[in-house]
Amino acid sequence: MNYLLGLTKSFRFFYAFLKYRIFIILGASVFVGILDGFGLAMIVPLLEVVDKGGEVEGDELGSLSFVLDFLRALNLPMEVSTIVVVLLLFFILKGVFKYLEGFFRVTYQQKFMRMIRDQNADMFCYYKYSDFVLSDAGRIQNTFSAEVLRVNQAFQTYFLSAQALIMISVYLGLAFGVNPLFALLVSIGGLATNVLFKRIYKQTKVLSRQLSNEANSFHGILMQMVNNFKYLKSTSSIVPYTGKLKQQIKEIERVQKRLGILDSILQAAREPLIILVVAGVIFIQVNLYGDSLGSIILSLLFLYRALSFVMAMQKQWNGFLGHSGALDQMVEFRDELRNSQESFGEVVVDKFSRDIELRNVSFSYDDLTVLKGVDLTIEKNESIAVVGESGSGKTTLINILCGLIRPSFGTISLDGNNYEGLYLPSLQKRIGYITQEPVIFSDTIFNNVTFWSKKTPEILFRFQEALKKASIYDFVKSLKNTEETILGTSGINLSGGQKQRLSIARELFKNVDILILDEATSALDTETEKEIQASIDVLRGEYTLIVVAHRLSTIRNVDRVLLLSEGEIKEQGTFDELYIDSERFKRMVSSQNY
Ligand SMILES: Nc1ncnc2c1ncn2[C@@H]1O[C@H](COP(=O)(O)OP(=O)(O)OP(=O)(O)O)[C@@H](O)[C@H]1O
Repeated sequence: MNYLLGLTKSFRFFYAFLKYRIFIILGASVFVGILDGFGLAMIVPLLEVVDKGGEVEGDELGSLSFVLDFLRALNLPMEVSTIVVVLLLFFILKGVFKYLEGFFRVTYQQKFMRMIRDQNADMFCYYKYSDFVLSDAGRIQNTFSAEVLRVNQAFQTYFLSAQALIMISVYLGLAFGVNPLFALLVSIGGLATNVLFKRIYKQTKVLSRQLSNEANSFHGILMQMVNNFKYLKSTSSIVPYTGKLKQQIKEIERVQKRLGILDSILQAAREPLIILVVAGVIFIQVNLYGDSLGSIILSLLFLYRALSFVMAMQKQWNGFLGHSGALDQMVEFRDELRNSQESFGEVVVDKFSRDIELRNVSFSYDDLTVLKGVDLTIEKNESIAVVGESGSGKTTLINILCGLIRPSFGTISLDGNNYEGLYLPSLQKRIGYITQEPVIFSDTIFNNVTFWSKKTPEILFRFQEALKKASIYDFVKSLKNTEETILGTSGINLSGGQKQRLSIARELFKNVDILILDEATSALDTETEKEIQASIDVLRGEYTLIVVAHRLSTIRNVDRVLLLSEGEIKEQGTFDELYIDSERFKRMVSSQNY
């Protein structure tokens, strides 16, 4: 029963991807089974002809005798050669369908894998930022890589198991036709062995789910180890952290070992049990019912075939259960992604021409109000600095401006169009964002800046212009491989200031209207500070510039400084105005020894 429930639940998942194709795979199996059965059935008349050297009666074939009737209707002589040719024909046809069965399974399995990967990538692309920040990065990584492979295994074992079930049904059907008693005994024998294995199946399923969870944790720890490598290394925390990783590896080993042991028990116990059933059936048929030799031989053939498929089905099904945890996790994860998809309006933004307006904007995380009644108009090409103590809501304000999160109350609009009605990706294309920790990909400088554009003369010109504007052109030219120099984990390392200027170049290359610069919180050295101030001064007036500033010296020349405190804009004005009018601002500046 559980088997059938498991079959249908997973069937729905596979069906959602492959639709009618599933029936092609399973249909081919039905033909394989039937042709094999017919082929085997031919052995009985063959023995009869050899034995009696004459006409064949075919009584032992039961309802399968129609095959012989058909041959007779064709006026074919009932000789050894005819029967051998027909037998051969059945097995050749079976071979063809066996090939088709494998061909379709493999083809659709690959298609299924591609679809699942593509869809996951698409859903991740439109994953709501607010939900993403609460998600488990290790789980995302694991589900997108290792778990997809386990789902692939689940697919394979599922279909091999379903194909085995079809073969069993076909043989049982044939067996019922030939000898109903035989079929009944096989069914009872098969069911009896299954009951014995039930506990093992259940345990396998539980362990499989556990394996997915352990793998999620492993990926989470590993990712954090990679991301925080510098810190862990420099503080020698890497040794205890590696211990944590090893502990997780041990957990995975433990679960996988238990899964392996259960499978070994299943494999070892299966054959003796099946032989017991076979022996029992032969004993009953010969001694109690005194069945004829032909009927028993055919029964035995079907019995042998059916039971070997029972064994195959048990093996594949247990394999499927071993991977079904991954399937469950994939279903859950995809449901979560689906429920966390962004929705957008339809108005496409081609350019930013007037202003961004926030009216009475508030934002809360559950009970925590982070922004309160923010009223703000940012004119095109205005340069604005947002300052305030840690936790005052600066990043939240930027996230709202970028359309990453939506205000809990109030409205935000661009050139008079409410964000709710905008196709936000088109707005986000107009925004350049230089994050606190500048984003550098492990690739060439050219690809880092142009985002893998083709190197045409026009693109190269734009690339160089962007480098010049971001004041990093001379540095790139001074490198041995110039713009082909590889950066990131597999290439050269840049200083903090260089990374930031390269990120600025990337955003300028994109030809954006709005530039957001989130300064690093860590104390910058005077040289980098000066470089950043220079960058800001160059970009001022040409772009709508929003700087989240921690080092106040860098924003000396912006048009307007907003002082955020506890989610409210408490003061605003030029740097000098605030320095005179605002005690709080003055204190902040003084504390930085400005
Ligand atoms: N996903 C979240 N869930 C719950 N609270 C959050 C979340 N993100 C931020 N907060 C809280 O919102 C408040 C404002 O955070 P925000 O990141 O906007 O501050 P900030 O001014 O940018 O701080 P910093 O200068 O330290 O980066 C903080 O109290 C923070 O703890």
